[in-house]
Amino acid sequence: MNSSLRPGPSRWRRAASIVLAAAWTRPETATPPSRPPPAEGFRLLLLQRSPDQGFMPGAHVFPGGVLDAADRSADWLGLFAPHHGPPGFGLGPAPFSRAAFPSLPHTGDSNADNTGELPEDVAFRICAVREAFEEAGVLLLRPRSSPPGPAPGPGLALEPPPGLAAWRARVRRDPRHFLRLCAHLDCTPDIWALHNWSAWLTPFSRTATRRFDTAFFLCCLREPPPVYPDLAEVVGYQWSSPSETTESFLSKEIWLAPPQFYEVRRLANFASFSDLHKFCLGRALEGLERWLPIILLTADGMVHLLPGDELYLEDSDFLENLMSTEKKTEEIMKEGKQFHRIVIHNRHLYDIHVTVQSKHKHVYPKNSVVSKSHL
Ligand SMILES: CC(C)(COP(=O)(O)O)[C@@H](O)C(=O)NCCC(=O)NCCSC(=O)CCC(=O)O
Ligand SMILES: Nc1ncnc2c1ncn2[C@@H]1O[C@H](COP(=O)(O)O)[C@@H](OP(=O)(O)O)[C@H]1O
Ligand SMILES: [Mg+2]
Repeated sequence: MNSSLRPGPSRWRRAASIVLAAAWTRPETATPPSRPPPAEGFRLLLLQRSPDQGFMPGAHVFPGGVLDAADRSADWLGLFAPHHGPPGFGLGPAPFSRAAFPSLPHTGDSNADNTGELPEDVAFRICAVREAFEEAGVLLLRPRSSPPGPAPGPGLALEPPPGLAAWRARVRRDPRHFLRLCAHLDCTPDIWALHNWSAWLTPFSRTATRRFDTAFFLCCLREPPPVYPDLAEVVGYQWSSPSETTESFLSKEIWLAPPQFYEVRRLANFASFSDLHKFCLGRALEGLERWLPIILLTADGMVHLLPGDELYLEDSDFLENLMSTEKKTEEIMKEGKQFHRIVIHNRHLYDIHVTVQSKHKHVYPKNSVVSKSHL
């Protein structure tokens, strides 16, 4: 197997994404529903990126984006007081710290506990909530007068305020306006409704224009809120269950990047909304591993190798490097046994192979093997 090295380290953008999972609510009217209830009992919000985006144009993604200095400003402290504040902000005991491979070169960002800035865990949650507002008009806020209990139930998005468009334009122009909007509504971002879910680094590829270090949170909502795509960064949206989303991807209605496809398949493990919500509460202390997929180019496709796979190498060279082989994907698959990988047959045909045990009380997707007729 060969490897190819690109000179110079990447610049990492720290980002947060939010997987919104809304319970399927039975229509109140007697008219027949436009589509049958989802098999999993919940639907996920996916936003369609504008074709003009510099990165992943047209892809369907979970709401999210890059951390801004305003997300960790000490100015938030006054809004969280008196019920919440440092060190834990009512988020419960700190999760185990999982200092696994890889460590990234210094990003220039500090988690400056000594400068009064917010802890990273809180800042990333504020970022995810702000991005959901900017991109989808969804306000995941909680009135300051009603602090959450120890095991909060599923969240509920706030009704959009009058003047939503003007507020959103201000926040998009300057993220510091998000704090002003929250203060105006006497609310805080509902950081307690966001559960640590996963963390993905953009893999090195010869075509990658930028690299993200993204924390994914999961938020269970009692009902799907109305969505107002900003029609700039985001041009459309859909609520679809994991199985419906997989079907849309395979039938080429939507395109998903490998991490999003993996997360959708992972969520297909849950048979009901309440199972998913209980699962999130149950693993609050487990912390996260940040995964760097390593791309293996084969003669006829590509494999994204994930930690635990027998070909995965915990070697920091692969931060700026990929693997390649002259063998075909099928040969590579026949040679192996211990799999944690996403096989990319073509742009709309991914296959997940998992034979390893999941770690840290998380769940991995089920092994999915496409039929030869799809190839
Ligand atoms: C969508 C985001 C990259 C944020 O972007 P924004 O422009 O809104 O700031 C991010 O939320 C995200 O999805 N992060 C997940 C990790 C990631 O980098 N995903 C993309 C992986 S790219 C890939 O796997 C190959 C892509 C390909 O073209 O085949
Ligand atoms: N009207 C528009 N069309 C396409 N992309 C837009 C846009 N308005 C904003 N964007 C892009 O959306 C990205 C912001 O994403 P987020 O806030 O989620 O991190 C920025 O990408 P760049 O990082 O390429 O500048 C920004 O340029
Ligand atoms: Mg975004």
